[in-house]
Amino acid sequence: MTPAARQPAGAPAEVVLRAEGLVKTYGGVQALKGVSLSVRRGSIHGLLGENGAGKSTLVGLISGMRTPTSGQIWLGDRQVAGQDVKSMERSGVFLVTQEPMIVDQLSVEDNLLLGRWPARRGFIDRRALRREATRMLEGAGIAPDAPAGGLGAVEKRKLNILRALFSGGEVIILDEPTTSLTVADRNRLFDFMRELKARGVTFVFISHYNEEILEICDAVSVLRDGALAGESSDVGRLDSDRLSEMVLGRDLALFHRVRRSPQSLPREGGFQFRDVRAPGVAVADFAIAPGEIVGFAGLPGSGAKDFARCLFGFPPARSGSVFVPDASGPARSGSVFVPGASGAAPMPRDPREAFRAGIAYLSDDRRRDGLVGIRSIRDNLVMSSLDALSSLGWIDMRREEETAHAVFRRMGIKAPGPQTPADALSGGNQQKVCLGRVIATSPGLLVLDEPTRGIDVGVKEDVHRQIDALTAQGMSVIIITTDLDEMVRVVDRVCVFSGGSIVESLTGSDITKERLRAAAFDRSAGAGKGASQP
Ligand SMILES: Nc1ncnc2c1ncn2[C@@H]1O[C@H](COP(=O)(O)OP(=O)(O)OP(=O)(O)O)[C@@H](O)[C@H]1O
Repeated sequence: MTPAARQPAGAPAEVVLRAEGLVKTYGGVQALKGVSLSVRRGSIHGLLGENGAGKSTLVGLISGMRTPTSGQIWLGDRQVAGQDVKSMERSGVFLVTQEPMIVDQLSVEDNLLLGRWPARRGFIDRRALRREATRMLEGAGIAPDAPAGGLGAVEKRKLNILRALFSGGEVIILDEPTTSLTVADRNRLFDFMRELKARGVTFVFISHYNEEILEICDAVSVLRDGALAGESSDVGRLDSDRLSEMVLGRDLALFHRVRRSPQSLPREGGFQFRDVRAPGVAVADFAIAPGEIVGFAGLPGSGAKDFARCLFGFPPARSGSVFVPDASGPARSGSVFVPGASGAAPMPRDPREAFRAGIAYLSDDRRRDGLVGIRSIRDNLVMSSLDALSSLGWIDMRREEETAHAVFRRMGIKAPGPQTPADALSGGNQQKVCLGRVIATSPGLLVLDEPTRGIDVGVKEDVHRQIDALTAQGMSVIIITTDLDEMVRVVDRVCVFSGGSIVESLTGSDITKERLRAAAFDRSAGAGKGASQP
């Protein structure tokens, strides 16, 4: 891969965007306390900070989505603070959010030109449309007439960026654009950004990954508690430790699980799944020991995610059986899931049955997880545990309160208190609520799909420690993560998926980033022959 063509330090470069003393107050909360930054034309400017540090608020002000309480924003020599989104877009500033705003039913070219159709005598000039679209899509590797719904994750993100450029964008703000991309896709997106940068496009890039900031950014601004905690106009001089220190204001001790070998794990008492069939899934046998952490790795479509989902009945498997360990185990009590005489039960038909079997699942999508924004953090935390917190239909309010407070503290949720509405939380803190909610159900088997997505470096470490501690009490955990560092540091075993099945199992010193990348993500179609089950 081409290394980032960084601007030489000290070279005169035009400042395209400048913010001075930006303050934003929400009710009593001061989300930004006088932040200033300068972004050079044709650079990639990183924005880093803990959950709730103020990154989204800052780009909200720059993009016109929110109005600053005070402070100034300059585009070139024009003061633009307080203008709305449309005016900011007319001035060339576009915010591209995490979720690609693509209309699947339209073609790529129609999506590209959405809202900016070239007109001739009041009619849409289709030929001009195609010419323009072809020009813009040139080099992006996307066919203008392809249906947008068929595009992959990276192409959709590229299309969103191109659409902003087509509408006159000069400064493109990308809010965590690499979320849920594979390593290979992330690299393709970075190459695309480098090409555009070489043509003079400016990016503001929000990420929680030091690795990404160091790889793609020229400059960085680090926010902590609503204030500027550090900045550099020459990222090449920084390293990951220095970035973490700026983010946290202290050194970070990275967590490494003391990996358990298959021999050291209990042979009895774990969950076992047999002959599981679902669309895109054909797993003959998967067993997980009590207290074991297994990573599922594989490209999209490999079956890793689909298998994890059908363990939770979401959607249900077509066939298969599960052997549920004794319900009186330490991690869960009061399960009403009844295995058959042989100890085997059919696969859960829906999440409710899965919960009863002691299986909990955190999806990679907060909205699908059903975070209810208008309800309090407290309500959201205990929502999935109501069965366990009630007896004979009565909810034990005291236990509910205790559980909510304990999980609130344990997750380090940054908010005035558990009564705060979930809507008022930063994205990363909402993710902590979702994670806290599944942990509060005390499952026997916890399935985590991208558990630390959007979570900052400090909390990520806490989450890893908490998961480790839960396994010490016998909880089994399955983790799916595109963050290979995370995978390597927290799992005991990795199951590599391809073509719907488990094709390789890695343990001990075989679990390295390089092995994982080669086994799971660089796997060519048809690889994985001679596969073995764990
Ligand atoms: N609509 C709102 N009402 C009240 N407080 C808010 C609102 N939006 C944000 N905040 C608060 O402002 C602070 C900054 O939040 P912001 O979303 O900017 O953080 P962030 O750095 O983007 O975090 P994350 O990495 O978690 O997305 C947080 O304390 C948050 O709770």
